[in-house]
Amino acid sequence: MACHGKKLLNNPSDVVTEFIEGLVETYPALQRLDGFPEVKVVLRADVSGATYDKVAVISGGGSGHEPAHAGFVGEGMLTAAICGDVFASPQVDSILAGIRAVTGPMGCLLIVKNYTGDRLNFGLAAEQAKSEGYKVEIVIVGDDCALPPPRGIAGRRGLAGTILVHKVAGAAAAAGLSLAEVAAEAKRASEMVGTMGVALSVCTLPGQVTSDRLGPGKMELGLGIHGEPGAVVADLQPVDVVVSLILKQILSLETNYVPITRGNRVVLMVNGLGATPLMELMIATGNAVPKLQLEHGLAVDRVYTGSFMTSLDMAGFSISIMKADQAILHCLDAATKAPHWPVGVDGNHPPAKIPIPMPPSHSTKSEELLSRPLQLNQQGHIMEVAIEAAANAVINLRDSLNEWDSKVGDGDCGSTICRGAITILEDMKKYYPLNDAAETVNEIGSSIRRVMGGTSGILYNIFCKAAYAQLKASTQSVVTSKQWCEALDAAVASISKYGGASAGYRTMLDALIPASTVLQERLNAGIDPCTAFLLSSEAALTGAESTRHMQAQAGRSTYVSREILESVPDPGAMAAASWYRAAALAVKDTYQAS
Ligand SMILES: Nc1ncnc2c1ncn2[C@@H]1O[C@H](COP(=O)(O)OP(=O)(O)O)[C@@H](O)[C@H]1O
Ligand SMILES: O=C[C@H](O)COP(=O)(O)O
Ligand SMILES: [Mg+2]
Ligand SMILES: [Mn+2]
Repeated sequence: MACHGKKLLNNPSDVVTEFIEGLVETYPALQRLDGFPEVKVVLRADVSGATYDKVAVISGGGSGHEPAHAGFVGEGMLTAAICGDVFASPQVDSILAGIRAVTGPMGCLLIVKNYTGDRLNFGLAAEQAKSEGYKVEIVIVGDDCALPPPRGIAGRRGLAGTILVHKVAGAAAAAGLSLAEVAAEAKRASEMVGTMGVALSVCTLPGQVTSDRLGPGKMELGLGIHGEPGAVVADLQPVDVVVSLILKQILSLETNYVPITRGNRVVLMVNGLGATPLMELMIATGNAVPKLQLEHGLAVDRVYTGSFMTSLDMAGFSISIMKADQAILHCLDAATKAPHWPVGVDGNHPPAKIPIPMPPSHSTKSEELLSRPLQLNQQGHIMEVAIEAAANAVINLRDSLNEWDSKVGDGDCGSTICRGAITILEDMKKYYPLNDAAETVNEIGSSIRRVMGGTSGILYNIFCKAAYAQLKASTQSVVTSKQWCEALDAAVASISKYGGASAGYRTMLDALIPASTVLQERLNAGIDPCTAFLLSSEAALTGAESTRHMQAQAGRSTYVSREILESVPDPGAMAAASWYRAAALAVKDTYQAS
């Protein structure tokens, strides 16, 4: 039976902030940026952006993988870590704050695990940082060897092998290499490493119920680090057998994921997923080394055993194997003060917080410039009821979205979207200029941009930006239904452009594209706008429901088997249909009442 996981926590939505507070109190050489609670950045206490004379190495991603990534900040490894909410990539502004805090004239390298949310958020932050004059390079790590090459556009997942890439890049940067050289070292390292995991239990996200997916006596092989289902469920075997299976898969000549062949030298990392005793990890290591040597003909030059890249409280481990040459070994052996790389730390205790550095021309926060109109005109009133209804609809759907995402993704979709919706409701009361529809859409985008990470966060941010641009270009004061329709069309197109997905990929677009198409058709047919909006919202719902039968070609669902996919609809599509439908109903009710 599913039950609420027992946890020693306060508010589940504060876990990342509170983790960081404990971390910087524990390690004197680490600081955090202070000022906006949404910005969760840990950085070296001895580095100050403007004057830093080495390449800054920055990583991060969703939280829940502790000690990654913040525990690997320190001289010789990461310069800063950007922490998202649990399993949700950090927002662009958080990443930018981190870049500004530690990047000097040599530039910065962003090391990003291959997830849609991370790629998009770090990618956009890199573009923005470049436009501010920073030199930025990105290296994406996808070391997963468990699955055949994923369908569609998602690519291989980034797993614990990323830690080894952090170390190589950190050492290269510490040695004074240029940005291009550090990026090249990191890229090379990322191509040398492969990882695969086994789990005995599924992790419990803070505040959510514990999944009963993995029954007693079962193990999952080839899972990721977000609680997603593994490639294969099997009866639990002795660890010796499990290790053999994993090593074979990583080194498989069929997939050819790592360029390792007999006679090569390798590095081994055995990584606990959060709830595995060190005893079991050491046993796995003790089994792996002779197998690598005797069965695979490899020289094992270095071994790292511990919990480096976890998945909250998941029981199990992953094994990473990296091809080693002199250059890589030199980097792995170089000194570092990163507290969770297996070496000691030293240092005095500077203040544990420093303020968030602002961009050169810092734009004033929305709320200082804007205010909610004292009197709402008809359009303003409709905006208000539609936004309220849309936000409440996804807030009410939170648990279902999380549940669906925990089956076909990583379980954060509802929490991420709900966080955005709550903030939109709060900000709307405070300062949305509701009588100006275009500016209101823009402000919805900034609320989202501030608090929502993950794939949904960045894609809805992009959605609002495109809708705003279209409305701005075509609107005088009152937005016509045709202009709304064009704005929706532009917004949907921009999600497709940046996210790379199209109709039928099993994403939010499978709700939004039918909505946009039917709205346009109905309006062109001369139907009244309220009815057209309603009909298009039915199309959105039908589209969202139909995702159940789609193979996934984008996002995390591409890692999941067809049987599981068929059991639930795509959470992002359901969320989109739900807010869109609620807005349409609210608009209809308002018109009927008036
Ligand atoms: N490339 C993409 N384009 C459009 N939507 C996408 C894409 N990838 C994933 N999605 C949507 O994002 C939803 C999941 O959102 P979220 O949980 O925030 O993502 P994640 O945890 O994977 O970052 C999916 O259900 C899907 O609808
Ligand atoms: O921990 C999760 C990843 O770093 C974030 O990826 P996501 O935002 O695509 O879920
Ligand atoms: Mg996520
Ligand atoms: Mn998710």
